[in-house]
Amino acid sequence: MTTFDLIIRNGKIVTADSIVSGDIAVKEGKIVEVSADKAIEGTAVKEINAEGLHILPGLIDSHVHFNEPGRTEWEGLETGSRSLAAGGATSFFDMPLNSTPPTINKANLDLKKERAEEKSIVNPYYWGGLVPENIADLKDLHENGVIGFKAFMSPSGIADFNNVDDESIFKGMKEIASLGSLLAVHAESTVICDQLAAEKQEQGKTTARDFVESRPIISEIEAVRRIISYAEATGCKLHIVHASSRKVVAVINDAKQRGVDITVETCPHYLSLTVKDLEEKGAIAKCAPPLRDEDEVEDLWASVAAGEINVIASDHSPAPASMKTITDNYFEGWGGISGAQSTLNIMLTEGYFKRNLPLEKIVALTSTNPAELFGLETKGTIAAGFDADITLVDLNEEFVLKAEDLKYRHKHSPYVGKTFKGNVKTTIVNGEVVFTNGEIVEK
Ligand SMILES: NC(=O)N[C@H]1NC(=O)NC1=O
Ligand SMILES: [Zn+2]
Repeated sequence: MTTFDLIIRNGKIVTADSIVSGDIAVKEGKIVEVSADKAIEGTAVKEINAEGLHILPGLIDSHVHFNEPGRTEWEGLETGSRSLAAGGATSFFDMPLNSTPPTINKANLDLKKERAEEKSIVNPYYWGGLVPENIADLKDLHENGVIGFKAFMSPSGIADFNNVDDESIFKGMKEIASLGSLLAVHAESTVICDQLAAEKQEQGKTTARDFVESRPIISEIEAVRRIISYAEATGCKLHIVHASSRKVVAVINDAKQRGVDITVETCPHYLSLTVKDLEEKGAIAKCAPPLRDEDEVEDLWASVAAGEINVIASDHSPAPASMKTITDNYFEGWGGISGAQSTLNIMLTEGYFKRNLPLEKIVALTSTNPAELFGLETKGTIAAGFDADITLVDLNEEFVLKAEDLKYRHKHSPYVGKTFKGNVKTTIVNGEVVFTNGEIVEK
């Protein structure tokens, strides 16, 4: 009789295509057998009874800022990866900035890899940065395994990570195209945002609404249109991160129809929070692009339902509470939301339960699509031969998120106090249980 390392029995196995009742067998970190409607024969070192639970491929969070090395006091790979595990994520792609030195050359990438291999309890992957100064380093970064490159079209908020100008982005995109890699872009217009922000502040207009109005949707649209024209000129594959509005997605959709190689991400906060939350919660709910109004949130859900969004990622961009306490001048205070632990909770509560978004679509957006788009060939689904990155979810469990539930270094989040339906019970990374019943499993 076959012996396995792990058998998960009697769960509802969710993939991007289907939901089936069955068992999963794991050996040496890999899924070796998936059985639908019948028991797997054999024994295992460990068995998990998943009766009443849904079994999802672990989330792949393609957009986090864990800030290590160099700004570990803001988050760090240990606390960041623990929060992901608690939220059902089994892999992340760390952004090149907020860590210092930023990931803009091989030496800096090596520093981050070394830390991540030591500290992360989920699978780490890395974005390389594209800044005006590092075109000559892109090849080396690519050859050392970065997922792709990330550039800012507007100031990043971080002194050692410059935004690209039109000249450097054109050169960079030509190089990235020749490498066969891809560019992820933070697309907001510097001209529009800087001008509006200066006007607002000169007039002493610094409320939440003023901040939001200084970064309007048209600023995203303008930047997206411009970067698409560069993509068409260079053949560089594009990924637009954190689109905040369906109006931005529409521009990307048009480009897709024309055959441009482009994909788009949105984040749980644009699907669940509004300007009202920014007014009420202060800088805890501040991000760029900013939160929009209720009708935009509904339109963005329609966009998700219509299949216009490729990826949902958290854009977890944490900071200490002291940088998130501003209430009178919304141009001050760190822009970045702590949300990595809550992505699946938002998608289940606001998507599956509130708006009938099928579980299969949630799996596609949070796991299967990022795996396929970014070349993780053995991840993103539950099937024999794939890595045993698995999340067990109780769809019936309701809970109110408490600050002490958060595994972040700084236990604040705009979702504290929110009632969620659907909770992560167990997270398995490469066949090992890393989180169960609310606790990280210590090695
Ligand atoms: N530097 C950084 O993390 N910026 C992020 N924060 C945010 O709200 N949007 C971003 O791009
Ligand atoms: Zn980001």
